[in-house]
Amino acid sequence: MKFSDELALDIRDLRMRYGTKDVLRGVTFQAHKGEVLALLGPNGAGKTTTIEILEGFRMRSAGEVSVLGVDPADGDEAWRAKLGIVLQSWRDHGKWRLRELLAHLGSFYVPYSTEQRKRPWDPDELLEAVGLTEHANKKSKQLSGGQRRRLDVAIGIVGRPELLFLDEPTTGFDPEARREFHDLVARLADDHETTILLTTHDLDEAEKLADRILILSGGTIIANGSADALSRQIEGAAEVRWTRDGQRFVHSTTEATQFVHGLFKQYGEAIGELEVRRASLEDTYVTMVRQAESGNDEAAARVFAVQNSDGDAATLEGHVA
Ligand SMILES: Nc1ncnc2c1ncn2[C@@H]1O[C@H](COP(=O)(O)OP(=O)(O)OP(=O)(O)O)[C@@H](O)[C@H]1O
Repeated sequence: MKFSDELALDIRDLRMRYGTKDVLRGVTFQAHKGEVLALLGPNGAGKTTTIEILEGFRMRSAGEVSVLGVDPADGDEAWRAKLGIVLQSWRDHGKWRLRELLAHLGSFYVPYSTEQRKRPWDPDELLEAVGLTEHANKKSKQLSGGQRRRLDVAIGIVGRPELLFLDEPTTGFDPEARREFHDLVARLADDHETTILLTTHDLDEAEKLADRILILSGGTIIANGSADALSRQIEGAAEVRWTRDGQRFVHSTTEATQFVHGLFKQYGEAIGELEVRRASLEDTYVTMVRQAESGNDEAAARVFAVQNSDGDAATLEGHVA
């Protein structure tokens, strides 16, 4: 998909220190308008810290940050009205009924309605979009954990944001709710042209939703590219399995097509039960984070940074058994 040339996020050399601990040591990335980015990283890597700085909730130690063209430190109400935020946990408004709560919160966005973006979202349409129609008259404290999370998402998007931050949005969702949520995110990105930055530990979710994956480790972005492009960057990105003369073989290669071609050229019809399995995002993620954590940050950054979002991987030598 081709995105707008305009940047929704422009982050350069972002640094954050808590006391004597450097959590972010120079984070740099951009997001084009309409792009969906997944920010991945181990527990404590600084994902929440990063998005809280972008939301204007936390002041950074250093670096340049532009969010919808504004430095969050100077963001006013009109800027805030263009953002949607779903925090990791949010517990209040327990006595409010869902439809009333969304209508009330939505009323704050009325002054910021525009021709292109009618604000706020109609409460009933919104409840339907997040699958809570049958609970419209319930108090929020009567919801289950997963239903409460859907309400969090509804609160986050009630103002029809141009930029949406989702911090681990599907924690506690059952598989069906997760799938519905994924459809909703795809609709927000495609139909409503919303730029989305999400954090998640669910790598299938990241692969499914994100146009581009960012991996944060050791205080910097160690990988930046589509899931496909990243998987092509690691050693042995695909596993080829086959049988020949009753024997089983397995071979890891970054050039599966070339390898299989060589295999058939050499052994022809003697090859049976051929199977090619590409590295999953999980394989890629674990390999990259391990290498970065083993102190090889510089090499990791050199190998894994895929700067173009189309993600053309470098050509690597294939291996033939
Ligand atoms: N207010 C704070 N004061 C001091 N240290 C903090 C503060 N907030 C976060 N930290 C520390 O900064 C680091 C990054 O935390 P952060 O919550 O940003 O990580 P994360 O990547 O979102 O983790 P998780 O995946 O567990 O949610 C952690 O070591 C955490 O203990």
